[in-house]
Amino acid sequence: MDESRYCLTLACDSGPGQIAAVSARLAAHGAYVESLAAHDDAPSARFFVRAVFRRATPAGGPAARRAAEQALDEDFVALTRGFGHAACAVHDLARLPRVLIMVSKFDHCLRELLGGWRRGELPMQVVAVVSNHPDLAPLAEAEGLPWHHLPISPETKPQQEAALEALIERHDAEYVVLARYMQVLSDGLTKRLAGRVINIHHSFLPGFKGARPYLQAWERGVKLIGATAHFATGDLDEGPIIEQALERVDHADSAQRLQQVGRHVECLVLSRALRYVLERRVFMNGLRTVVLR
Ligand SMILES: Nc1nc2c(c(=O)[nH]1)N[C@@H](CN(C=O)c1ccc(C(=O)N[C@@H](CCC(=O)O)C(=O)O)cc1)CN2
Repeated sequence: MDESRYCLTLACDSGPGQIAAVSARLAAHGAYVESLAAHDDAPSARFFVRAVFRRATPAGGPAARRAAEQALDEDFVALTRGFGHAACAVHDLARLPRVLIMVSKFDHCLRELLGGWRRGELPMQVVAVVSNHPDLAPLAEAEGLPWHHLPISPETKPQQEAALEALIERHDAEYVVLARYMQVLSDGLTKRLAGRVINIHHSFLPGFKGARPYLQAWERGVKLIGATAHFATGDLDEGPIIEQALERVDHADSAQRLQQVGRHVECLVLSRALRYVLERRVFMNGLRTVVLR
């Protein structure tokens, strides 16, 4: 019997009986629950649930399967509407999230994401690569991916961002990954794309914000350097953190060596953070995140 796998995500105000209600409805739909994780965040009185379940695939091909996904989604949205400020969704895990990757001149994060995608470690559809420089076009073209060069200057930023937003629409991208894209997105754009833009910052935030954290770190004489993946907001380098990691350095390491070490940490952190997002494990909670791993 052919089966379909789904992921249910729920964020709502804390209250009694929510897990019981969700699991009873899953049973009513003939679902077999493979995993269930939940977190009750007492300081914010918010509750977060992620359930992966499988069920017999309906006959009738892709359209029937999509209809089944939508019916499940609508039913659980209706079930949880009374939970208080509820955000609930059911995703067919075979329908991979559509991701648009942005880059400037550094290629290490783009190569890491494309490698993870090709190896099947990052369950996504890469719909396009966008850059404010022409340099990395060959990387995208080698993968047969649409490439868009959108140069930018302080004078042309509004038009460039309008073109970017049109591309996100055209490619129906659910997520935008800033894979060392070195331009600050406007407050308006990040608000319209809230929770959908993932940035890799090349330091262990909140330390060393801005465009040149490795030089700052070297000047400070740090013994550990890191990287931070976070949702981008209008406040530069202030968005909710998804993942971080560190690596040891020492007095003998030049600023250039810190950058070399840092590249590996950036790749690890961004690919891990993106995988968590693609697997629907990440929930925004104010200026913080809940990651159900
Ligand atoms: N709205 C946001 N946009 C972006 C963020 C973010 O957190 N919110 N992060 C950056 C990436 N980044 C650090 O991680 C970063 C990139 C660029 C700069 C910066 O000062 N850029 C200069 C231009 C630099 C250049 O042209 O090379 C600028 O924009 O004037 C700071 C931090 C991606 N976007």
